[in-house]
Amino acid sequence: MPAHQLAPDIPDAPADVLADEQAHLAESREALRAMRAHAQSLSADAAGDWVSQQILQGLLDQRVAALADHPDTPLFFGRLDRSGGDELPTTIYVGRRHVHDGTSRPLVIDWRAPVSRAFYQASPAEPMGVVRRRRFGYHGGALTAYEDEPLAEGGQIGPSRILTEEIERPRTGPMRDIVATIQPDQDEIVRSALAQTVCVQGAPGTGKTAVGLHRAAYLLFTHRERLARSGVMIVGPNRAFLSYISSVLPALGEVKVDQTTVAGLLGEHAAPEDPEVAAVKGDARMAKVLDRALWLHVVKPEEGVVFTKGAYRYRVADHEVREIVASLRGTTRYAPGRAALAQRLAHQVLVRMEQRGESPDDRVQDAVARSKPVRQLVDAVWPKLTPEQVLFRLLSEPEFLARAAKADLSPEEQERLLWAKPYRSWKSAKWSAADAALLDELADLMERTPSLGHLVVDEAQDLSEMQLRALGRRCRNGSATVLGDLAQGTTPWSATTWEAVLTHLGQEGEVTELTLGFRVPREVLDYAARLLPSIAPGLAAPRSLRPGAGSLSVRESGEDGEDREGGDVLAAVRDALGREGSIGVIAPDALVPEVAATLAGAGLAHAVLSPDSAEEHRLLVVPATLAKGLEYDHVIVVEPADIVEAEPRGLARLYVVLTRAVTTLTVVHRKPLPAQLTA
Ligand SMILES: Nc1ncnc2c1ncn2[C@@H]1O[C@H](COP(=O)(O)OP(=O)(O)OP(=O)(O)O)[C@@H](O)[C@H]1O
Repeated sequence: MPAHQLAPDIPDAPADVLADEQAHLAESREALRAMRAHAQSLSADAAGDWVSQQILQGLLDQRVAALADHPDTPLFFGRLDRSGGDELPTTIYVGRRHVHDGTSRPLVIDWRAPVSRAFYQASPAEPMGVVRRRRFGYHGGALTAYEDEPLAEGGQIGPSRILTEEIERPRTGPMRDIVATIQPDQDEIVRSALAQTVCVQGAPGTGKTAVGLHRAAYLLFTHRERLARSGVMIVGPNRAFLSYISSVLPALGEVKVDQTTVAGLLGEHAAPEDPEVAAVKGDARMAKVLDRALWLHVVKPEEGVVFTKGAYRYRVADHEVREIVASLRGTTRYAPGRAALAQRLAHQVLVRMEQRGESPDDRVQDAVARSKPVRQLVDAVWPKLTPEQVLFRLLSEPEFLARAAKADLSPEEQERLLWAKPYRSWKSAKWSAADAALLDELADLMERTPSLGHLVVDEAQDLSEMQLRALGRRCRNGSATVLGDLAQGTTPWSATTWEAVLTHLGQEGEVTELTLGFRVPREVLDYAARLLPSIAPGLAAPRSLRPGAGSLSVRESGEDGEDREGGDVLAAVRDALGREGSIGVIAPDALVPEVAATLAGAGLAHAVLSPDSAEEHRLLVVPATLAKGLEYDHVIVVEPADIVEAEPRGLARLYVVLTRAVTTLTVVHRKPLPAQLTA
């Protein structure tokens, strides 16, 4: 039954309940308009100077923008009738934002407020002071239905139709927020304390990404001032994924959250690299190697400094310089250590000036620190360096690498690290994605990387230990939400335990699990789960909320050539076009041009998803390596055997690809399917 035809579920509900609720919606909308008009009428002129005026105007503009009413987005989606006993109203409406009337009476309460928690958590077993929970159904922006759950009478409540319809809704366009239907176990994660790092293991479609985004929104609401200063960032696997999730936080009123990729954060280096080399570079042992490599540049001073002023010469003896260097080494980061060395040498010169009866001030000390003899000594003993210079030496000079690596890397590993064809200089070197994390580690050894207040890391199972360290630096004074699925690890260095991920991230946190799938129909999930014993034997088979009978079809095109397979893909696409919702044709990367050509040849308009693009088209051709995190109503997977063959963890890639479907999955193949799927 569509939502707008839902009947009231309580037998004695007055017929005009819906009309009353619609009136409350109209009143709330009007009140929001008034709040916005009031914000617009405020002037920044009250601020004293021009700069303060600009800052205040910026804040007022933000406030006005945040108070915009989006007619298609329900202003509230739930109502709680409470038994009272506290200072809060007995009836509250739960919505995306707070709305109050001219007398400050709350008409809608933000879903993130403490009192709204009961909307998500209350049950007949634990009613949390709620007598009745009401869920609203919308059609466009119009309130068209409601559904009641009595909580004070014990017993059980059946499944919510409004929730089921939301989950069954066909997917089109980018990801949407789930504020109206967050489940109790998801809500626990969303509302965990700011100081707490949470790590969520979850099968495909259990809502990990959704939960991470809502947690960011929750934390920003609850700790607005603190996080406005320190910042919240979302890190996802690629730009296509970021574009898919990009509208969730703005829809929740949060526009100031950076959403980026690891490459966006560490540098867009992408020189091709043998995965075996990348695996050594991604190993946490590299941290020690880099530390030694950097500090090997600080050499034992053999000479002192002579500073001449007028007729006088002030000398700091070599053994004194050695003492200063020794006392600084290991106690500061590299760059401040270098600055401190110059200052300490200058200080020694000043002491001698004072002994001679002069009274030099701070300016003299700075001048001495910047003088030529001091600079020359500092450059010789503690040279100015960039991360690129250090890594360049490490990857091109075998002896230097051996001194830095000591026993931490085997001779074979060292051999692997060295560039087969060294570059002429660090300036012309082409860095790989794995190098980016090494450069970042070196940068942090030189100068402390600032920390954010909270970091959400999605698809974290794919990150190398060195990448995790790089992300860990960015939340070392804050906390993190770490999301992923060990079964979906597709890099050679994919994590095998979450404890290890947290260790490299430098965070102590709890690992929790989400087990109920909201995306993939049961039949499809069971099919994909046949791969689990081979890719993640420790994980339990995922469960799906959606039965989806008839959602799976596997078509073999036989040995008689590609034409038949192309024909099968076309037939599946045409089938899907006749139904509602988005269509993703997921093909091995190497077959993408061929599949696109087949569609074009048949006159079927489509787009091809690329790593940097925000392609929006109902029919998309998706390279297998870009499918992670995405979903389509109808998924057509082309030639699974080639997907498996294409990379070392190809079976895990296939698992990712098979779990993108919301409504139907069609597998089209000519080559035999991987044995695990047919078992
Ligand atoms: N409580 C919920 N109510 C309605 N829809 C939900 C809920 N939780 C998740 N979903 C929907 O289920 C789908 C899958 O969610 P999401 O992409 O967050 O899962 P995931 O665990 O990150 O999946 P994957 O591991 O495949 O990346 C999305 O369409 C999301 O909106």
